[in-house]
Amino acid sequence: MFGRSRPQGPGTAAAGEATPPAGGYFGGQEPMRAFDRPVTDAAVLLRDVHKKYGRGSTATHALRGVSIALPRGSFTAIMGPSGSGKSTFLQCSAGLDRPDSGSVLLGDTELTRMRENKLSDVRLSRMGFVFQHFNLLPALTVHQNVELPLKLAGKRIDRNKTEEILSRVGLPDRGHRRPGELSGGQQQRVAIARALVTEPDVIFADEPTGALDTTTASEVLALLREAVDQLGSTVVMVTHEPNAAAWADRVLFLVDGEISDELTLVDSEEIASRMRELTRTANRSKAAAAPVRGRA
Ligand SMILES: Nc1ncnc2c1ncn2[C@@H]1O[C@H](COP(=O)(O)OP(=O)(O)OP(=O)(O)O)[C@@H](O)[C@H]1O
Repeated sequence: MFGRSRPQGPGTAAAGEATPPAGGYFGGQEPMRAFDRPVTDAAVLLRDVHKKYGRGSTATHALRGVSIALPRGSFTAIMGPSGSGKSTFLQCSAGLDRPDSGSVLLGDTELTRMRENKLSDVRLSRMGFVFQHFNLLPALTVHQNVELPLKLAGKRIDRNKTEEILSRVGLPDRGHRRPGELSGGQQQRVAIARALVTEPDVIFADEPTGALDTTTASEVLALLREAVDQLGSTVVMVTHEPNAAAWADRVLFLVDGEISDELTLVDSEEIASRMRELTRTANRSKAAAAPVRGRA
C-alpha cells in the first residue's frame, strides 16, 4: 500500500462495506479539497460536449452539451441510470471516442482535434486505465504487465520502480507470477500498478470493482483513494455502486446525456437515495414521452 492503511472512522456503512468515514480521510488532514480548487487547475475539462450515435429519427444522444472541470488531485465518480451516457463520458474524456462537437482538454492539451497516433501517445504516457475485467495480458508476468505502458511508449523500464509500485499496491514479490495465478483482487491491484507506472495526469476507471466481492472492492477503492491523497493522482471512475462512489470527493450524476446533479463528500446512503430519485424521475419522463399504444 502507499504507507498508510485505509483510515478508520465513524462511517455509516456496515463493517466491510466500501465506504469511507463520514469525518473525512486521514483524520481531517487532507489537503485543500478538489472542488475548492480553481477551475484553471483542471486535469480534465469538457466544454459543451455532444455525442450522438446513429442518424435521423433513430439517433441516440449519448451526451447533450456536457461541460465540467475535473480538478487535479481529485477523485470523481460518475453515476447514472443505465444508458445515461457514463461510458460515453469516460470514453470522450479519455480520447477513446471523439465528440461530435465541443472540446475535451487534458490539462492544456486539446484532445478533440488531435490525430489518432498523437492521441494514442497521449493516452499511453499521460493516462492510466483500470477496467472491470482487469485487462491484463495472461502470457506476460506481473512485472511485464505493469511495465507494458512504458514499453509501448518507448520509455526506460526500471525494475526497481516496478517493484516499488507493486509493493505500494500490496503485491511485493509477485512480479514473476502470471495473472492467472492471482485472485481477482490481486489482478486489479496489478492493473492499478500498471495505471500508476507512467505517473499519469489522470486515471480513468470503468467499474473497477464490478467483478470483485465487497471486501476486495473496498481494498481496491482504498488504493485509488490513496493514489489521490498521497501521490496527487486524479481519478475519474464510472460506477453503478453507491458504496464505491462514496470513496470519491465528488459524485456527478448523468441522466439522459446531461449532468443533472452532483454531490460532494457524501456517504453511500445519500448517494443511493439520490440515484433512486433520479431514476424515478428519468423513468417518469420516459413514460410521458413514449407513444400511447392501443388507443383509438
Ligand atoms: N456504439 C454505439 N452505437 C449506438 N448507440 C450507442 C453506442 N454506444 C452507446 N450507445 C447508446 O448511447 C447511450 C449512452 O450509452 P452509454 O454506454 O454511454 O451509457 P451508460 O450510462 O454507460 O450505460 P450502462 O450503465 O448501461 O453501461 C445509450 O442509449 C446507448 O445505447
